Amino acid sequence: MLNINSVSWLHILREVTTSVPRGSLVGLLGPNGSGKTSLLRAVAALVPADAGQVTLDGDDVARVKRAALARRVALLAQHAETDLDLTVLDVVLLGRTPHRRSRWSDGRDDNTIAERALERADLTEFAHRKWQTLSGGERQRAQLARALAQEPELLLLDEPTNHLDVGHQLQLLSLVRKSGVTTLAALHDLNLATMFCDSVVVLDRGRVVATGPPADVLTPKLLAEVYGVEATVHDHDGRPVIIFERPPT
Ligand SMILES: Nc1ncnc2c1ncn2[C@@H]1O[C@H](COP(=O)(O)OP(=O)(O)OP(=O)(O)O)[C@@H](O)[C@H]1O
Repeated sequence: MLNINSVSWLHILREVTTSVPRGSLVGLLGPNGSGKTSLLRAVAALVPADAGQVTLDGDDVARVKRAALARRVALLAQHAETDLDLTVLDVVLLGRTPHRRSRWSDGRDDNTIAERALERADLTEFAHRKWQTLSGGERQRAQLARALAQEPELLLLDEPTNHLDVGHQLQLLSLVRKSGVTTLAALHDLNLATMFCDSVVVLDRGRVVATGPPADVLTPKLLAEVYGVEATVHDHDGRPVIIFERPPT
């Protein structure tokens, strides 16, 4: 279970409080610049919160040693890139690095775990391709395979469906759900959020303005207030589907 308690950072995050129950997928929503990436970075202890606390299963992430945190938390950043001359399998194997250093290593074969992660991301045929030859969407899926190979307790995803065609968007979020890993995912596509997230947290100018099941939160009123858009919300077999209006010209 991830708990974020009244976290503030610079002028960017303002007393953010929310939680992600174990095994659930929570969508982190909000307009550009609302603080989604900053919050994910604060949760991963990449930036020190000025106030408040983030705990993972009761442990304050600011106090967990970096090597231990690397075994427990995987962050899939928005622009995860490398200039190194690596194959896709090499990149996915990087997910095993924190475990290799661990004296708790359980002796399982890292290659087998990485190959299984590639298979789950539908990338087996790319294992020996050079990273630089992959398309944007293939890189994104390979980065998710790296994160899954890490076998983290907590997965932090920053716009994971960027670059992906609709088929792979659905496949990636299905894969995240199926993995059963506790996940906080920044998403821009609100219809993907309603389809896959157990609950959503909406940020606006660094503050949480709404939280709860997507159907309760993503109302036309909230979409107008937070995103400044006109929209209608329709029920599709119990799942809300949002239709946006074209702005007046
Ligand atoms: N290190 C920093 N110093 C100063 N300002 C920053 C820093 N990092 C981010 N910001 C600013 O904080 C605000 C929130 O940025 P952040 O990247 O968290 O937003 P976001 O919700 O992820 O946006 P997007 O949807 O565009 O990716 C932005 O206005 C950004 O310019």
